[in-house]
Amino acid sequence: MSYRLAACAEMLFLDRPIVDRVRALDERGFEVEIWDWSGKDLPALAATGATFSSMTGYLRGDLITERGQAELIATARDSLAAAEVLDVPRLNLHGTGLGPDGLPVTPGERVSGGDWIRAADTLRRLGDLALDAGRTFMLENLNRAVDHPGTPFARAADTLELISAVDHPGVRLNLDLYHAQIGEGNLLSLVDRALPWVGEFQIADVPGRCEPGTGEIRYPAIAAALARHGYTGVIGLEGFASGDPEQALEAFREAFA
Ligand SMILES: O=C(O)C(=O)CO
Repeated sequence: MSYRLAACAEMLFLDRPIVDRVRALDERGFEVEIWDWSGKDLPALAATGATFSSMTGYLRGDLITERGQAELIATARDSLAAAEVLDVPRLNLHGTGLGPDGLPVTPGERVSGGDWIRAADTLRRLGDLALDAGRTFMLENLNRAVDHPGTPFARAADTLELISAVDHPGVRLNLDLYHAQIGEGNLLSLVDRALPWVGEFQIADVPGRCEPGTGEIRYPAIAAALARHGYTGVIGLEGFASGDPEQALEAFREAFA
């Protein structure tokens, strides 16, 4: 195995405070994903000595509307400052596009030309900011059927198309295979197509969003494909434990052994 494993501190060991969850994952040898950094004690998180894999890269805004774009860029700057405290390399823009007033696209519709151009422009500006700070923004595919009804750019295929059109080294895909399985399936082919643009992978099984082996995805086959491609980046368990979190982490490790 040449890739690195991370786990999400927002979904595991939930009976403990966040700093203890981060410490627990670090002690077990995982890099750590967190979500919204605002309201968290960043110095205390940094003092755990954990290696952070990713965190949320914005608080408000969207890729398309004029006001949303300005808000997104402003809060992305704040997120980059927070990322520096924790030395988080990748910042996630999951759900971006859902501005405070909703979006000028209806679910299931393709983004129209003008919106598409503005989204690409926002992403290029974010990419410049990220590179200046030595970090990367990632756009994440989500699923609309279960977790995120109405989210634009939700499909991995569309997200990938946007990211490859933007073609900026500061903007990459956070390919979440849990979301992709619900929305699109055909995961091995998706992995092949997406790899040049991937910032990291996130995984969980379907249904239930728990550790590998609890559902329908054959993660060992995905691990074999990634190994064949020589992928050396991060694979993050962004999922719940179906029971004991220690066993969930072990199942994750075994699936990607
Ligand atoms: O909000 C979600 O469902 C995510 O996958 C965040 O990364």
